[in-house]
Parts: sequence; C-alpha cells; structure tokens
Amino acid sequence: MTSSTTKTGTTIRILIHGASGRMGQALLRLAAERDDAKVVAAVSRAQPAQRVVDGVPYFAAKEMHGVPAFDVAIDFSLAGGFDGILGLCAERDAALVSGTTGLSDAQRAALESAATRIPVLSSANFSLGVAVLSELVERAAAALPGWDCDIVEAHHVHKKDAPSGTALALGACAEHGGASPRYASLRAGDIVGEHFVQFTAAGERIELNHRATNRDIFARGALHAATRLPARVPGLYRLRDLLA
Ligand SMILES: NC(=O)C1=CN([C@@H]2O[C@H](COP(=O)(O)OP(=O)(O)OC[C@H]3O[C@@H](n4cnc5c(N)ncnc54)[C@H](OP(=O)(O)O)[C@@H]3O)[C@@H](O)[C@H]2O)C=CC1
Ligand SMILES: O=C(O)C1=N[C@H](C(=O)O)C[C@H](O)C1
Repeated sequence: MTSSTTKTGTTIRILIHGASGRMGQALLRLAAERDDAKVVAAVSRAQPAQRVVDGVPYFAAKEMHGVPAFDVAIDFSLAGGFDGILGLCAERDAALVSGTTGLSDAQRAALESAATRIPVLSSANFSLGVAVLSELVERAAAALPGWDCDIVEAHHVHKKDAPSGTALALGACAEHGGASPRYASLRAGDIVGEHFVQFTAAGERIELNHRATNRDIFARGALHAATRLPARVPGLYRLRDLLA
C-alpha cells in the first residue's frame, strides 16, 4: 500500500463512503482537522449536486470505480451500499474501516473472505465507552448465571436497522458470558444512540447504561483506526487492536 510522505510524516489517503450522511459529514469535518490524513474522495449513493466540496472530489456510488488512489476507505453507509465498497477496496488493495450496521450473514462472510487479502475492521460502535461496556456486560453475564438479561436500545427516527448493531454486539458479549439476551428497540426524535443492559433476578437488578450525545465520538474512533489500519497485514481487526 502506498501513502504520500510529507514533512510531518505519512499522510493516509482516505475515501469516505456514505459522505452525505450524518456520520459522513462528521467524518469529513473531523478529517479536515488532522495532519496525518487527507480525504481524497467522498462517495454517496445519489449523484452529488457539486463535483468538488472544500477541495474533496465527490462521486456517486455507481461512478466509484473512477475514484483516485486511496489507502483506506471509511464506510458509514447502509447495508445496500456495503458490497460495493468492500469490492472496491479488494480491487484496489486498500484497507476498509466499516461502521455500517444491519449487514446480512452473507455480507459478513464476504467481509471475512476479503480479510484474507486486505486489512479490514468492522465495528458496530466506535466509541471508547461502548468498548468498556462490552467488557462489563460479558463479566456481569458470567457472574450472574440464571439472571434475565435485557438489552434496550434507543435511536433517532431515521435509523433503518433494529435491533441496532451495538445491541446485537452487546448481546453477543452477554451470550459469551452465558446469558440469553432479549432485545427491545425505540425510535424517537434525534436520539444519537443509547444502550441499556439490565440483569434481573428475584429481588434485585443491575443496570448498565451508555448514552452517546454526539456522533463525533464515533467519527474520531473510525479516523483513528483508519490512520493505523493500512500499515497492517491483511486480516480481520477489532477496534481494540488499533487503540494503542
Ligand atoms: N459503528 C458506529 O460507531 C456507528 C455506525 N453507524 C452506522 O452508520 C451507518 C450510517 O449512519 P448515518 O450516517 O446515520 O446514515 P445516513 O442515512 O445519514 O447516511 C447514509 C449514507 O450512506 C449512503 N448510502 C446509502 N445507501 C447507499 C448505497 N446503496 N451505496 C452507496 N452509498 C449509500 C447515503 O447516500 P445518499 O445520501 O446519496 O442516499 C448516505 O451518504 C448506519 O449503518 C448506522 O447504523 C452510525 C453511527 C455510529
Ligand atoms: O444508526 C446510528 O445512528 C447508530 N448506529 C450504530 C448501531 O447500530 O449500533 C451505533 C450508534 O448507536 C449509532
């Protein structure tokens, strides 16, 4: 993988997939503040009204094969857009950081297959708080055999998938600890993302709660991972592998 070298070191060339969305806009704004990364292309599903915004060339997904060289794609789109960006990264020998949720089993299998050829990181949640919550949930589940485990998630009304990717990932942690989680979803107003995990037995209850109030936490985590992933050998990475 090639990256341009500047006075300040290596600049990672990034493609943002899902650029017109809530997460895409946060990523573009925060990437512009970094001197170790440069966004070289922005892609969304629809034909963009302007071809270049703030020096970044925009492409419609169907024109994506004409994008310039990049080291890593950051994908926050929808499940319907995932196959296209995974295929482009494999074709260009570029890394992929994906936060897209609602992927099918077949898409997960394609991701694992691509990881034999390129470095890939797919995470339902790029916040540090949820990384810690995941560990707490697994520990609580393991320490509380036989307790009920319920995961309640709340998001904005535009969110398409339910339960959220984070709720399912927390559920997998609970299952790893031996629990059998149940899920409930709420869609209301502009809630950024809330996850509530409750362990209940007769006469007592433990409640673990994470509230995201700003999408910048996810965008910062994804940008951090994107600056590190291109240097890695092909494989399937977790967020925690790239935190140090
Ligand atoms: N892992 C994490 O930490 C987080 C994950 N997410 C996930 O990120 C994703 C995006 O969320 P959000 O920004 O709120 O969503 P938005 O609906 O605001 O944006 C979706 C973006 O994806 C593009 N898109 C949709 N379909 C396609 C397609 N078929 N091909 C190419 N591009 C497509 C849209 O383009 P257009 O506007 O032209 O339709 C738009 O740019 C969701 O899956 C969400 O669950 C969100 C926050 C944090
Ligand atoms: O769609 C969102 O907004 C979010 N999606 C992710 C999920 O499905 O878990 C992460 C975050 O909660 C925001």
